[in-house]
Amino acid sequence: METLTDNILAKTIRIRPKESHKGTYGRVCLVGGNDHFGGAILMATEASVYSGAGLNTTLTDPSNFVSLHSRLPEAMVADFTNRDELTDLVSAANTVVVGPGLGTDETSLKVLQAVFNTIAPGQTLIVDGSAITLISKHELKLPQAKLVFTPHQMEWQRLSGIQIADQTDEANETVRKQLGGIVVVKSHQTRIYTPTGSFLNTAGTPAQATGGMGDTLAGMIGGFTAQFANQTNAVLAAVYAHSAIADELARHQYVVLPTQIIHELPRYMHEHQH
Ligand SMILES: NC(=O)C1=CN([C@@H]2O[C@H](COP(=O)(O)OP(=O)(O)OC[C@H]3O[C@@H](n4cnc5c(N)ncnc54)[C@H](OP(=O)(O)O)[C@@H]3O)[C@@H](O)[C@H]2O)[C@@H](O)CC1
Ligand SMILES: Nc1ncnc2c1ncn2[C@@H]1O[C@H](COP(=O)(O)OP(=O)(O)O)[C@@H](O)[C@H]1O
Ligand SMILES: [Mg+2]
Repeated sequence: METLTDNILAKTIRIRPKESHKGTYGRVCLVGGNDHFGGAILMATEASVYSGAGLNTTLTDPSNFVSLHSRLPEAMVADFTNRDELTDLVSAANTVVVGPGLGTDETSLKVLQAVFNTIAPGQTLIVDGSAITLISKHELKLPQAKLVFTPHQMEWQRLSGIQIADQTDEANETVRKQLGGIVVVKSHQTRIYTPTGSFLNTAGTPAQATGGMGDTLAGMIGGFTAQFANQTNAVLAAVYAHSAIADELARHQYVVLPTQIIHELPRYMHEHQH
């Protein structure tokens, strides 16, 4: 198990070439946010936009359109129950983030199945929150894609069948191999299991223990994987940056809000580009 340091940022965050445009920095499609959990997809989207993804589209419940646009005019929106739009927008993305605030009812399940039926092997699919719970509950078959799972320990228990107390590196790695892709098991010390090794994130603070913190990480992983070529490093750098920014803020704050981390991203990435 290798401990992450800020070396991962230098390996990942690139100085932007002059000759480039929004298309150079990836298209992210974010799917989630039912009529109760609009905040989750809003934070995930904001994190992707502030990470620098070139084009961001959010597929969500229409009740979230106005709040999303009023905070974030940079993002495009569409109704996640409109199957044709979902197919077109998911197909056009490099990276798809599914699950933040998606919920677990019949509509949520239909949306997730539509994403799984549309995604192609060359695309990165980040599976978070309710999407993980839905896969576990309905024993859904996983699609062929570059998969990144971001469960907290209880979601990992649901998906892997490993009780929280038994979530050892060996047991987690065995299930990761069966699932394929990358697994980010989130806790006060997040562990990342990849085909090329396992990583421990010792950055981070209890000041981060507040709703929406994981939704924010999912959006950051979306933004990083859409822009940076090495997918494993992009995931590792997003996990590290999310916690390291929180550590900076927690020097002077009792609690660190997800949206505060998001707003530090452009400055933090500027300081760590190579
Ligand atoms: N503003 C918004 O719109 C927000 C919307 N959200 C959206 O809500 C949806 C549901 O997600 P969820 O995580 O809130 O609920 P669920 O999957 O039932 O897990 C909670 C259970 O797991 C347990 N638990 C054990 N270990 C744990 C650990 N390390 N970390 C965390 N939990 C741990 C925990 O134990 P307990 O707290 O009881 O001790 C509890 O029993 C999802 O789509 C998400 O995106 C939220 O992001 C909030 C902000
Ligand atoms: N005590 C803590 N120390 C460090 N990081 C924490 C702590 N508590 C929570 N976090 C981080 O906050 C995030 C919580 O994710 P998650 O439970 O999915 O939140 P949500 O679904 O509410 O957005 C994870 O990245 C986790 O590592
Ligand atoms: Mg979560």
